[in-house]
Amino acid sequence: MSKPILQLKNASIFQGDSLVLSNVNVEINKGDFVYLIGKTGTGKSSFMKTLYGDLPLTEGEGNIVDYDLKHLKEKDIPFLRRKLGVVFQDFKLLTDRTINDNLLFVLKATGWKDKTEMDTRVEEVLAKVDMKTKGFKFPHELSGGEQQRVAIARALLNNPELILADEPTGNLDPQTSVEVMEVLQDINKNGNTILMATHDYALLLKYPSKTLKCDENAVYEVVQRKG
Ligand SMILES: Nc1ncnc2c1ncn2[C@@H]1O[C@H](COP(=O)(O)OP(=O)(O)OP(=O)(O)O)[C@@H](O)[C@H]1O
Repeated sequence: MSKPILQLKNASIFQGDSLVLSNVNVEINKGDFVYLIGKTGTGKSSFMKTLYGDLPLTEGEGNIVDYDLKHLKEKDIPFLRRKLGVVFQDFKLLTDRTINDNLLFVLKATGWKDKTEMDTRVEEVLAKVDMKTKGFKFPHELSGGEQQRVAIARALLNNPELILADEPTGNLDPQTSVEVMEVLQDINKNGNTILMATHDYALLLKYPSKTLKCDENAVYEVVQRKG
């Protein structure tokens, strides 16, 4: 049995001095697709932030893509983030440049040098999200769903071991949410591990998978009832 990609043991998650989640025990293995659900304010984003090093883990143990979260140093964070692909609700594309340039910017920032290799990689990830023909466009020329697909492509650039998606469909209408979800499902079927925070129950019902719930300062696995 290989080592989990993510393991938290008796972890507590804080925002400043206030305890958001306590005694968190979670394990995610390679190839999993896991939902993180819970009402607004229950700690989903705080949980995600702890995983990508935006909030420190001060209590309990945490290991993610071979990084020890408890002993994570400031200088480790860019390297941790290269092994993670993070997708946000509001896409976070750079508005002053084209899609291709958005992706090339990330490749350069993460140490890629060879122009041909970079162009090939950009084409590959755009193809994965069915956006290969739109690379010359600016973000504002794309629909919300298309922008989110580009954000997923960007997350895939460095072959991440785990994709963290925080409310990726939060700004999208139901039909577009399904389209973005189909992309995430495809990527998962091709071997990528995904943790997705959402409060879109329609998606959960349509694409059932392992589900963790944040409630009353705790995280626990819920068993989905069959309709
Ligand atoms: N930057 C911050 N500073 C202090 N407290 C914060 C901060 N961000 C969130 N909190 C608090 O931490 C708790 C958990 O918030 P969090 O954003 O993690 O919840 P969430 O489940 O992601 O909510 P939503 O679905 O609305 O995004 C809330 O009580 C919130 O008020």
